[in-house]
Amino acid sequence: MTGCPFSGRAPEASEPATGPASTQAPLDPAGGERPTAGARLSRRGLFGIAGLGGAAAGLAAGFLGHDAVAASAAPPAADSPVVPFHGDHQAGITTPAQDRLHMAAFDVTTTKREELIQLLKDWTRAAEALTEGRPAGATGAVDGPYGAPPEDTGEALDLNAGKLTLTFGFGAGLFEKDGVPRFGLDGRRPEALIDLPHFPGDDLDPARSGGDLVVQACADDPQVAVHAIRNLARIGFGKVRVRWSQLGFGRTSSTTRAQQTPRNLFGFKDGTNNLKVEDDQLLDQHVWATAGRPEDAWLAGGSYLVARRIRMHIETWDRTSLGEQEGLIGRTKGTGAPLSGGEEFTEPDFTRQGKGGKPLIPLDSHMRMAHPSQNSGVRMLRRGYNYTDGSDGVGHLDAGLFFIAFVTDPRSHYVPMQMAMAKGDTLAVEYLKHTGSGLFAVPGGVKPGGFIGDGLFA
Ligand SMILES: C=CC1=C(C)c2cc3[nH]c(cc4nc(cc5[nH]c(cc1n2)c(C)c5CCC(=O)O)C(CCC(=O)O)=C4C)c(C)c3C=C
Ligand SMILES: [Fe+2]
Repeated sequence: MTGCPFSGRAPEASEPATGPASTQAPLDPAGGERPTAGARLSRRGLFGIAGLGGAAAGLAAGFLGHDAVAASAAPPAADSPVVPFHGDHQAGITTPAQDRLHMAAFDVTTTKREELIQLLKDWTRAAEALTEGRPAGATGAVDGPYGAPPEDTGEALDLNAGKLTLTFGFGAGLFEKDGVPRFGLDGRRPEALIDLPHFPGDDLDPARSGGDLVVQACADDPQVAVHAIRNLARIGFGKVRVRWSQLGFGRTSSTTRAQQTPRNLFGFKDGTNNLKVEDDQLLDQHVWATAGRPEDAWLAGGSYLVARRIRMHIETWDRTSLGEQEGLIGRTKGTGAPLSGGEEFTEPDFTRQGKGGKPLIPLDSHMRMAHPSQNSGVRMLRRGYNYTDGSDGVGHLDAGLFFIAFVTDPRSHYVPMQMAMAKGDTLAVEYLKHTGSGLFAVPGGVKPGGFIGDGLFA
């Protein structure tokens, strides 16, 4: 597509900053780097070039879509801030977990199938642009008609793509409400898309639970993730309404062995024994959904996303001794090694005993209860984030972990483990409270020219 105004990814992706010192990236207070002058070419500059190429304001959305397809054809360079949107699987599952999250669930308010399909097409075109660091819409934030609201909200104009991934999922409510099928999807609700049972200790807020559609936006810059959700919500005006949304600020998992294991708000390494992109056979077994019935073919390459907002009683935790903390988790706080000995990645030895014949890894420890050996061999790909949402009005931070896991089937890979933990994991029983919940079927990846979940509507 040489010569095509939108061809290739945003120019900043592989270009080092070459401008004068004043244009070099100052440090972002969040620890990342602010975009370079080159990066600034991205959303605004790229669009300007498109205008010069004869595709000025009023450029047909169809052309933009075509071009986005072409733009995605060339894989980005290794140091690129772009994570490809198209593929066999949606990005945002096994792609390296970024530092920031904005997840939003939507209720679909339109009752018309064509409007839902159009929304999914519009979201796809916008996702193709946003994940490449381009603005939403044909005319972006500042190049549209002066007398109309801009198509993009503009707060990401000077930022690069920030490794943005957008992952879309369908909740049970998309298929039926109160037993009545919706959008002509009779009989299409996958059997594994269950209504999650009530778990002991659950204190779920309906306003933080459920949703017909979900969008997980992950990026290395919070403004990029928030911008993406905001613009998708804006595109959906009149068809969908935000039901809940959640910000997350520090990943609590690694999804590749190249990443360092991060820490959760209990101060422990989290994600040590997570499934990772390198475990391809295990991913087939435990993460990718199997399209059991012919009508579930749209789930091939997809997964199920479990989201749980888990409040952590951090004030109580902070008054708990180090020894007790380690016993509750089953690992050391410093290195993350199992209490049976070794290093972070040493396999735990659950038979090893200490003083008085007591197991070194306590029977009620979180790690033991979550280990595949205690759960019929099941594993999951965790992709959660820390969160703090202000305070609770009685002197405590409302802080915790926004748990996200991708599993092949929640009936075998989530419910039994959660049930066992809710009953017997002392960490879960005494220090955690689940306040929000969602389960979504995640369609396979979008092919160039296709749209999110297109197989479901074929
Ligand atoms: C139902 C699934 C799980 C929930 C809910 C959950 C909540 C939760 N976990 C931690 C902290 C840690 N979890 C760790 C390991 C771990 N946790 C789960 C599942 C759930 N966690 C699994 C499957 C595993 C892996 C077990 C294994 O195979 O060894 C760890 C240890 C380090 C690691 O391997 O990641 C920590 C620490 C918190 C704080 C939390 C809720 C707030
Ligand atoms: Fe855990």
